[in-house]
Amino acid sequence: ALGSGSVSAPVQERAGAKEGLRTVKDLPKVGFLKLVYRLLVHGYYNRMHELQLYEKALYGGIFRDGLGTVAVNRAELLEEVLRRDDRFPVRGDMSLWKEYRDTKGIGYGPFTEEGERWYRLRSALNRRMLLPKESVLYGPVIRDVVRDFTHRVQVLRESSPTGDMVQDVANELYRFSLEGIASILFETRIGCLEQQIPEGTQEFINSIVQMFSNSPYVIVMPKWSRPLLPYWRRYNAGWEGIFTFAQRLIDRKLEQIERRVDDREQVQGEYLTYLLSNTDMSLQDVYGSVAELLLAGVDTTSNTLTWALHLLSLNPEAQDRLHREVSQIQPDPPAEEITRLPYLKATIKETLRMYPVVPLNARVFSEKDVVIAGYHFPKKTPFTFHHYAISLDEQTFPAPLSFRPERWLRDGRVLPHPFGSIPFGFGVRGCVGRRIAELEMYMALFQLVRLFEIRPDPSVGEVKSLNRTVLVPDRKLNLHFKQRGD
Ligand code: HEM
Repeated sequence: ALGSGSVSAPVQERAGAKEGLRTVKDLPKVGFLKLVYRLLVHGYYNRMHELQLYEKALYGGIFRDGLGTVAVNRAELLEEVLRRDDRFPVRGDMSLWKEYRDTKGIGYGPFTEEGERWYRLRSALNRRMLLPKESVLYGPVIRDVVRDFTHRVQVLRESSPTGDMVQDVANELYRFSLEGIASILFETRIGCLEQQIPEGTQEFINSIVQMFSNSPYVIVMPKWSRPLLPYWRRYNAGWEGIFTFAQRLIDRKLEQIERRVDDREQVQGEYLTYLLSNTDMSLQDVYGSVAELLLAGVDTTSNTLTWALHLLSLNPEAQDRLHREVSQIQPDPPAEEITRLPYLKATIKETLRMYPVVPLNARVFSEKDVVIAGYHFPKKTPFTFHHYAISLDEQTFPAPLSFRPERWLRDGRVLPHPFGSIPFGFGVRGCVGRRIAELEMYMALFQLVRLFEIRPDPSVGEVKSLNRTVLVPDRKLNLHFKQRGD
């Protein structure tokens, strides 16, 4: 049941084993040096998701991974693990995201908070976000952003040498995603889709880049080296830029709300207004949460859309089918109607199967020992989930490298294993932004596919994926956007 690998260690009684179960020590193990060798010599350091496939072939469904965690890379085993999730699930140590805030008294958000406090925070954040019928509240906001984006695509393609080319599509979609999530979270437009991005917004984007690009260094650096090397300072300067920008917009909103309350006007608004006026979150908590929602909501959505356009450009039949579906309804429908289109939804689902933008996830069970696949694991054992390997498993997904949105259609066919592709995670700690992300992606794709035929640019060559925490293309991706009806 564990796949092609060799989980064949004899059942032994060992210290800590319960009732003759096998223990962690009976699992195949990758030594630390072997891992380092694979990363540096085989060059997997920026393709850790591909290492998942390599190691799965060697060790099978569950093994020790060289970093002291237990790797799981089959749908059935992933289900076994996640069904035992704690009441307040923990992904791992988040102290690097907390330290800047600790010095400034800013609160933690849903990503970093733990235990009861995390639970209370999530309960407040989930409302107005997590249910499909609530997320369509943001339809009108996103529709405006999508309209500006398609306009920008028009301008870019018309000014290109071939008259239909958009260069570096991932960068354009980054602007779209940031504008989209910011317009929901701050209830204001920040100008990412303007010809010239406003200075404050550009500084904010630079700060995000600075925080993320220095984080691999600060993760591995010992604390004593922080004053000696530039990374820690740059990393914190990134956080400072992020919070300065977010705080300014949140404070501005708060003032507006207070003015309206003073004038006895009704306070209406979207997400931020809800957080500021209807929950018992302190202002410091709102700063912390809004910043995290924003950071989690940009690269994920933008890269998924990038991969979707890439895959559609390479699969004209699927694109035609999608085009037929979106052309059957009115050009500018309400969000509810868009979120009901089966092939559109299947296209995003299949994109996230082939390119799970978050290719790796984790859990630590702090409450209890668990038994998985007949092995006993003491509590606090860290588990790592190899989602990339799981969603390319050919037993769950025949022809796993083929883009086949129809796998997901509920038209009477047998659907894949429910844990075969869970790009938004699972359970109470699953992605809080899922419905908003889906809405943004459906609405953007709806318009792009309706207006244009998307074709690859042969000069780009074969596009591969790199792991920068999220899966990104290994080169600038240009696409032709041929006007439909030309
Ligand atoms: C394609 C888009 C997205 C993907 C694939 C994605 C994926 C994920 C995954 C895999 C997790 C971990 C879940 C788990 O551990 O079970 C997660 C958590 C999270 N996501 Fe997303 N996400 C996306 C978009 C967004 C957006 C738009 C937002 C903000 C509005 C967001 C906010 C968050 C937050 C705050 C968490 C942490 C939740 C917690 O720990 O309680 N995500 N996301």
